[in-house]
Amino acid sequence: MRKKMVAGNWKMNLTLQEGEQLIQAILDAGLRLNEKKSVVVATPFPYLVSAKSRLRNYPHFYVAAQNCHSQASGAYTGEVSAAMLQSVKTDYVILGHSERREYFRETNQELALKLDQALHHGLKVIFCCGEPLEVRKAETQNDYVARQLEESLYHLSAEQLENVVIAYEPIWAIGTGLTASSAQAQEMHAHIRALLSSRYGQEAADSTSILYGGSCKPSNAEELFACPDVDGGLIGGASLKAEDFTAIVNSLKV
Ligand SMILES: O=C[C@H](O)COP(=O)(O)O
Repeated sequence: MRKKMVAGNWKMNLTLQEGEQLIQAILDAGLRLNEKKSVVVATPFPYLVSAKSRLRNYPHFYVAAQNCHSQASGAYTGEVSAAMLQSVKTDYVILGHSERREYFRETNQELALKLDQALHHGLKVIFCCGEPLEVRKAETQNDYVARQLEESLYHLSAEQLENVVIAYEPIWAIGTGLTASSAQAQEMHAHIRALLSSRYGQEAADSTSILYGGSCKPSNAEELFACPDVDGGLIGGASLKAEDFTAIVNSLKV
């Protein structure tokens, strides 16, 4: 079943106390969630246990990490494995965010290994893809995103794909205030769904959730979420303010 979702990616922001207050404020907003509409909070690693504990009695709220390592364990100082995330009951992990691709040189091939680790350890994955500005200007974004999916995702089985959510994030729209128009978002989301259909079949493609990310805010969320192939959002800056985040969640109709 294709599900709708709004995921807040806190990135490297907030102290533990600020994060706990934010979660409480989100809970106090009384969001109406169900099996078809969920909320994910992607906290920094040190806050995962606290976030999971606070959300324990709230159905359809999930916790995500923002990365995991491509190897199972070993001498990788400072890193966190998928098994560790599983052991603290993390629900999702974001993989392939453009900031990790850019600042930490993560390649499509390395991300394929990270996907394997995460899925093997029972995590669901929010897999990010999206093109930089120069690619959009050259109008080659469809090929660029196709390659990201081919090289990182296509080795997965259809069963494994059921545990993957895709997030399309045009890099030129992240944290810039520039949003993809709803037409641009719909066009790319339909393209991604068509790619999934040719690899996995129409049923699997139709069951996969595809989120939009990039300067999504209360003022544009409703229009973006109204696109037939946009199943929700991956929210950065606006996820740090309970009022904005909950307004975005309320813009998502099921
Ligand atoms: O993970 C979230 C995205 O990078 C979007 O960030 P933003 O909403 O601040 O543009």
